[in-house]
Amino acid sequence: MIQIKNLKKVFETKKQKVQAVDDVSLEIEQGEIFGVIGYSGAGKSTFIRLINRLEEPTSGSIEIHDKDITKMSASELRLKRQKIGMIFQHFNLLWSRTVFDNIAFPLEIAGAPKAKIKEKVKELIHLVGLSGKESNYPSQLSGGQKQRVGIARALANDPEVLLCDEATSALDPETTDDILDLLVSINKKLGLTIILITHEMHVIQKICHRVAVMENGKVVETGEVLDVFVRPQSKTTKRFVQQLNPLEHEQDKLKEFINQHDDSEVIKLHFIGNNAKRALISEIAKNFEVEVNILQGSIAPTQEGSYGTLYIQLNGNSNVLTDTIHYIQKAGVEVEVLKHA
Ligand SMILES: Nc1ncnc2c1ncn2[C@@H]1O[C@H](COP(=O)(O)OP(=O)(O)OP(=O)(O)O)[C@@H](O)[C@H]1O
Repeated sequence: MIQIKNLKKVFETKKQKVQAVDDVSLEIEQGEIFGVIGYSGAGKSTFIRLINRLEEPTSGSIEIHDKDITKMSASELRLKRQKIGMIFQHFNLLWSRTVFDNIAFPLEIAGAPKAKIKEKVKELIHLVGLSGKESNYPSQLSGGQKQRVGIARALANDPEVLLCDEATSALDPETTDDILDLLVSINKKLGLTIILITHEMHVIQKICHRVAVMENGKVVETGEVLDVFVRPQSKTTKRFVQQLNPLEHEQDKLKEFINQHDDSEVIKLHFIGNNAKRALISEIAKNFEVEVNILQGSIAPTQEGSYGTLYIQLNGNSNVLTDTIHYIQKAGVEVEVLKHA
């Protein structure tokens, strides 16, 4: 487990003091993928760089497996860092070294014997899907392949945790998805704890188990990804969730449509987890004397199941409408009445 308590970082320049990380406390479980999301300047990069002390904290503690890294001496920290892998937005590869030699580099620094290095690098190249590219130089690789080298290099010393600093921000959407899939498969295969920072909700949705939302150096919201999606609390979180649901931008058109049909009930359904797989609309149509008109719908898969929203219009006798809504609620689907009949 990683336990972060009251972590603070103040940058002092001649002109001003910036509180980049402001009293952050978080617990990250062994084997989870934990995402930190925030807009530019929120303090994400500073936060992740504090975890391996690339930035020195102003105050607070960071315990990784019960060892507080903020209290470690330089030599202890050097050893500990071998167990904290990190990947970067711009890959940070050594351009004069081949793929093989880039991945071998941290093993050489750790003083591993040549035969062990050869065996480990081969294994890692296979793991990240770069077989056949051993002798290529970074300049001969695509962005996605470069990040695969970055990931293999970060895993060379069997880390306890992998830190990802905007690892997919320089990649196109398709390559981003490939790299995210690779991170999920590594997390599952190796049980590796992953902490990532991003400004894209898509990244959180696709791979994270839990998320923290940062704003002005503070964590303003944290929780399971599905919960945060369904019930975002802060204004910032709501804006991030909207990024994912293009329908939220269509609300004005929907409202206009609803107001034109003032004799019907309009409801919004939130399907969570396995409920999203249920053929609820056809059940309603079969069981109740109501007419169902589907207005809009969307579904977003997450690591903990899917989250879907569906806007429907119901026409029928008011008692039947009440029974229908109770039936939907009993099925575990959340109902928001947008307009009464
Ligand atoms: N070395 C530094 N010296 C002074 N101020 C800094 C330094 N590094 C970061 N800051 C300031 O700290 C705040 C948080 O920056 P940080 O880079 O951590 O945010 P971020 O959420 O990662 O944003 P971005 O995605 O734009 O990098 C900003 O106001 C930034 O200007």
